[in-house]
Amino acid sequence: KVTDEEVTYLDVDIKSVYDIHPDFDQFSYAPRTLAEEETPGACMSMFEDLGFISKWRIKKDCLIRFVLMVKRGYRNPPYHNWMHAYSVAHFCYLLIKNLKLEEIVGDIQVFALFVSCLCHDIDHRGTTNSFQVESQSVLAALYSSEGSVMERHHFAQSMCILNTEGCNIFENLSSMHYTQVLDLMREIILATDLAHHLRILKSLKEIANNGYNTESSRDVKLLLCLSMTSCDLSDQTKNWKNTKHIASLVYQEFFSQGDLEKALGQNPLEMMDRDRACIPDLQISFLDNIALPVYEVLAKTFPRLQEVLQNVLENRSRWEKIGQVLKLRRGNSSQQLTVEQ
Ligand SMILES: Cc1nc2ccc(C(=O)NCC(C)C)cc2n2c(-c3cc(OC(C)(C)C)ccc3Cl)nnc12
Ligand SMILES: [Mg+2]
Ligand SMILES: [Zn+2]
Repeated sequence: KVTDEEVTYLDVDIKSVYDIHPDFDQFSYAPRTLAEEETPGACMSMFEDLGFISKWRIKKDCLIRFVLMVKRGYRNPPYHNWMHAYSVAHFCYLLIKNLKLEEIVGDIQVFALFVSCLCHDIDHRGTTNSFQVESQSVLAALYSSEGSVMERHHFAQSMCILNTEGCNIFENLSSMHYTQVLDLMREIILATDLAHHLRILKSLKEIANNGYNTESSRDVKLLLCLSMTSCDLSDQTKNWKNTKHIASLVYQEFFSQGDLEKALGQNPLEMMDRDRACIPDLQISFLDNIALPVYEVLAKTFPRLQEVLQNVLENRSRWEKIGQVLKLRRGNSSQQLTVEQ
C-alpha cells in the first residue's frame, strides 16, 4: 500500500512545527488551512515535537509508513475523510502541548490518545451506525450485537495497520506498555460513538463541578474520553469561516445518507432530510446538546481553554443571527405570497 519511494521522499529531516506555521501550537490556528499533501509531514513534525519518537523509540521509516497507511485507510466522504482525522489529531497536539496533559492522565495515555485521533474514523463511509443496521451492511453483521458498529470497525482497521509489516510504531514498547496502549486505543476509539458520549455527559459534568482526581482511574478514563470528543469536535472551536465550511461538509454527508434512506423506502431523520432540515436550528441544538457541554467541562477543568469555549459560543451566536434572518425572510416571503394571492 505504501511504496518505498514514498517512504524515502518523507524520510528527509522532520520539519519544525514552526516552519509549517508560526502559530502551529496556538488554539487560534486552523489546521485545515494546511494543504493536504503537507499533512503527512506535519504528522511527523507533531510526533517529533511531542517527543514521542525518542520517548517510545519509534523508527522514522516505520512512522512514515504508519502515517501514510492511516491516511490511505480513509475514504473520501465530504466530512469523515483524512483531513478530519488530521485536524482532530492537531487539536490533540494542542491539548498536550498547552495543557501538559501527560502530567494529568499519564505518558502512555497521551501517546495512545494522539494515535487514536489519527485512526479514530478510519474507513468511514459517511453514514451513521443506525444506517449500517438499517441497510444490513457487512459491518452491522459483524458488530451490531455489541453496538458502536463503525467505531469497532475503525479500531479493527487500526489494528490491521499496526500488524502490517514495517508499520508497527509500538514495536519497541515494553510488553506491558504495548498491551496498555492497545487497550487505551480501543477504549478511546469506542468513546467516539455519539451514544457513548451522550451516556457519559452527566458524569463529565460532575467532574466539572467536583473537580477530577488524578488518582482515580475512572476520572482519568472520563478525562481521556472528554479529551477525545473535544478533539473530534474541534472544528467548532475555530473561526466562523471554518465552522461554516464544516457545517456544509457535515450536511452534504447527512443529506446523502437521507437520499439513500429515501431510496431504500425509509424515512430519514429531519437532520438528514434535505427537504426538511433547517441547518441553523440543527447546528444550535447540536452545539447546545453535544458540543458546548464538552468545552464547558473542559474549560472548567482547564481555565486555559476559556478562549476555546468563547469561540464555540461566538459560533453559536452566528447561527442564531442567521436563523433569525432566515425566519424574517421566510416570514416576509409568505406574507408577500398571501398579498399576491
Ligand atoms: C458540525 C456538526 N454537526 C453535527 C450535527 C448533528 C450531529 C449528530 O450526530 N446528531 C445526532 C442526533 C441524534 C443528536 C453531529 C454533528 N457533528 C459531528 C459529529 C459528532 C459525533 O460524535 C461525537 C464526536 C462523539 C460528539 C459523531 C458524528 C458526527 Cl457527524 N461533528 N461535527 C458535527
Ligand atoms: Mg467517528
Ligand atoms: Zn471523528
